Amino acid sequence: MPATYLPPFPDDVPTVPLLVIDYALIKAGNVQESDRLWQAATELGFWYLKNHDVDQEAEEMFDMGASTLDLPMSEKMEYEQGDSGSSFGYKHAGAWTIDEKGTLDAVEFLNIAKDDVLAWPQHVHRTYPRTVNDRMQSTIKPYVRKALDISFAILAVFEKRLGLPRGAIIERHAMGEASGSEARCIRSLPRPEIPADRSSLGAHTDFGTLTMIHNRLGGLQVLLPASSTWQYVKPIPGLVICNLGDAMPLWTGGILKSNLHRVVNPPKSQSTEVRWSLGFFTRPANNILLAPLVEESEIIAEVVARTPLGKDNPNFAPQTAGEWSARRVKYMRRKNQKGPQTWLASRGTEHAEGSTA
Ligand SMILES: O=C(O)CCC(=O)C(=O)O
Ligand SMILES: [Fe+2]
Repeated sequence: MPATYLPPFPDDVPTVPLLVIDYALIKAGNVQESDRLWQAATELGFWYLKNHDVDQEAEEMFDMGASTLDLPMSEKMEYEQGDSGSSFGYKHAGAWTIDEKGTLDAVEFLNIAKDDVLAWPQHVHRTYPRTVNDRMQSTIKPYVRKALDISFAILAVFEKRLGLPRGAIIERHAMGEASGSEARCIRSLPRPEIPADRSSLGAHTDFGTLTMIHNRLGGLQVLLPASSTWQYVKPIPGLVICNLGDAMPLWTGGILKSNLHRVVNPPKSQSTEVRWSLGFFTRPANNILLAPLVEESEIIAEVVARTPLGKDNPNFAPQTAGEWSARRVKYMRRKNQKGPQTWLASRGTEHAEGSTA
């Protein structure tokens, strides 16, 4: 991303007061900090993370993302993600829909599979543009390794709090197994004429386990639970925005939250700027079942016995993490969306009746 001046986030728009979790304290096993992490994960499923030491790697990823998304459209389209449900590769603005009516999205992004990064120079899933290949070793691999380390340190806290055997969640992300984990570079062009509440990336929950987002401009919004109010997440230098994906409520019967969010235009004076964003999505291995871990945790078993999650929703039939993501990605695609049924098939845990435990 070019290091240009960006207008500051306005101080007169409401923002979500996310907890700031100190990663250094989490790593040191600080109990009070893991209490706060637990609170964030069970109430909203969103928090900021500080002291993660990933800023340098993220900065280089923004550069790599900019040189890739600046390639000619014809070249980017050689790496298009396609309509079959694979997430990896390039997605142009307007390839997805944001609602039941089929309104088109307005973000373009490039997804790079963690499996391809770690296996480089071998390919596991697919090939990438030259600007990605050039930085695989120097930029992308170090970023992905750090992002995975952070994810697993956070997931270890949840294992303990959920009364799961040590490693129960982390082992569901075995490095040798194919997974949907990926790094994502996103660009959206300014649309100052668009209403402030029109999404560029439609309201969704994330598909996997844990997401880490680096934002420079505003635009990310979270729907506060039990309300119809969308609020901006303020980008704060040095803080990574973390959120949980669908695997967590599915494994825990809704104890851990995967909250709805979307991307709209950056607010006010930021609305004329190009918005860049970077994310790492940790997802379970493709062959892992997304069903409550009742056999491994009494805490989860009790909650599920009281309130089964999404019991009348066909999307919640037992399925693997690979099937879950493929279904959701496939039906986000404009070409596959043919009305309310296909729209519903693109949905995740956002409409589940669940536990508030
Ligand atoms: O760009 C952002 O801030 C968030 C993007 C997002 O929610 C996603 O890619 O799943
Ligand atoms: Fe997301």
